[in-house]
Amino acid sequence: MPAVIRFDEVSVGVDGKNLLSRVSFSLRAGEKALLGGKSGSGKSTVLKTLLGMRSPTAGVVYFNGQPLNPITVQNIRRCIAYIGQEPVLGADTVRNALLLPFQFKAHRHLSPPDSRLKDVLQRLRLPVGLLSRDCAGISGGEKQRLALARGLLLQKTVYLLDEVTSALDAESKQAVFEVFADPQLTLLAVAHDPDWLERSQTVFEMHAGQMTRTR
Ligand SMILES: Nc1ncnc2c1ncn2[C@@H]1O[C@H](COP(=O)(O)OP(=O)(O)OP(=O)(O)O)[C@@H](O)[C@H]1O
Repeated sequence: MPAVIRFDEVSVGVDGKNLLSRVSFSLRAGEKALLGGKSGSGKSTVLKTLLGMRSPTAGVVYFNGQPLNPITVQNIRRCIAYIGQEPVLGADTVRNALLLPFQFKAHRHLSPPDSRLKDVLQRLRLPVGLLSRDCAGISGGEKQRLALARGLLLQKTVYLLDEVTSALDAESKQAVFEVFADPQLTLLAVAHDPDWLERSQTVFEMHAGQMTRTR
């Protein structure tokens, strides 16, 4: 199966400092990978480079076989959901936050009915009553699952998660794992949680900007 994501000897530098040194890895469609490593080892830089937020100083990033450049980066962003520790919901109520991306022309045709919003919330063990709540009062763990819900509604297939289950209780975390059991979804998760380690087919470890595959 062809790689969805491939880094070929990718280096990234900022102000003369090497953040990534000749990083090579690939992920097949549906593969679930964990990205580990100490603080400052370069995990977020890998995710940012994949999203086109950092430019390689050497090497090439491929997405579905296409080299990443200012034009193809739009295709990547259309397919990838990046979920960080404190996602910005960007609307007044939770319902409006979930529907926000569908106001744009690119996604208008996918605009989900209320029944689908409720279904996604239930899959993530979030109460449907959350839909009418003000985003200002939403907890960090709920925001992370709402950002994930938005990715699912947008039918994204590749998920980059940056420590998203760190704030979750066991039941909520289980719900996230069940979502990612879907063989259609490709996952690259930064996590330090042994539960993620147990569930990941592939494990990468960052150390001072270098990556090694440990599983
Ligand atoms: N704009 C920048 N200028 C200089 N150094 C940077 C810049 N951005 C990141 N770095 C450095 O690059 C290294 C890798 O950062 P990165 O955020 O990728 O690490 P990380 O493994 O994700 O860390 P954490 O687990 O703490 O989030 C760190 O030493 C960081 O200080």
